[in-house]
Amino acid sequence: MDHRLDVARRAAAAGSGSSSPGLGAQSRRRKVPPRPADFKLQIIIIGARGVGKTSLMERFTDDTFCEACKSTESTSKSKRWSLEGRRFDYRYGTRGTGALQQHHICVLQRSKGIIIVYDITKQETFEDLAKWMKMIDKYASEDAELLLVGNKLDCESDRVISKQQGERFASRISGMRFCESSAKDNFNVDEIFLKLVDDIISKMPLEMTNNELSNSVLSLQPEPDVPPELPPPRMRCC
Ligand SMILES: Nc1nc2c(ncn2[C@@H]2O[C@H](COP(=O)(O)OP(=O)(O)OP(=O)(O)O)[C@@H](O)[C@H]2O)c(=O)[nH]1
Repeated sequence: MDHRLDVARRAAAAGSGSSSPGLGAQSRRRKVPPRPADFKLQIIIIGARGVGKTSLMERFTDDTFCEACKSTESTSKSKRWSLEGRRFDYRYGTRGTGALQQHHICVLQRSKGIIIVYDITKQETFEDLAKWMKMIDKYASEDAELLLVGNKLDCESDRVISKQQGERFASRISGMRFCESSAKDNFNVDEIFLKLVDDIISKMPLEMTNNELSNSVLSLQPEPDVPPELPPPRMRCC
């Protein structure tokens, strides 16, 4: 395993399970606020309704799973961990669809990592990928790391999208990685997030990691379940 990923995983396991970093018993006694994070990276998760975007994030941040959750309207979480001596804040929030379409496009434009999720038991969520890719082509940075995730691997008996189909889809897109996961069984969830961040960081020029990224945060922003209507390109970003 990649050394940095291993470090990140151990750090995450050791102290970052809370959705509210700094609220544990130990930090309540603390007089000074925790040191700010060192990195600012935006990552988004996109995919059709009900594929498990929120579940994957909740598994990663809180190690929880909600069996019968409602469609996400609005929520936010965060997770903190250290990697090679640098501190990271993972933050994410979900918003209702519709009203924030421009916001979503801005997030897409700023994102250094994009996780595209489908449900291995639902054909239409796989077919939706083409629409999401169109949006990525149009708005995302060319440097953004792409990761395709086939979720709900625990539902193997209901599978309609084979692993090979997922692999084939990813192999047609330059630089796109692929994996399958289960938010329910906590399979490959940490790997999704930590490997993506590791890939992003390993591509960064050294001077950027040392200077431009100081005092900032890494945020994780899930996206709406329906690809928004595409507004004219090059709209000014928020
Ligand atoms: N069996 C199984 N169910 C899952 C898994 N991940 C999510 N689910 C279920 O799928 C449903 C939808 O999960 P969400 O995490 O809300 O999906 P979402 O993509 O955020 O959905 P929207 O907010 O509607 O876009 C919930 O009932 C989850 O319990 C998984 O890995 N396995």
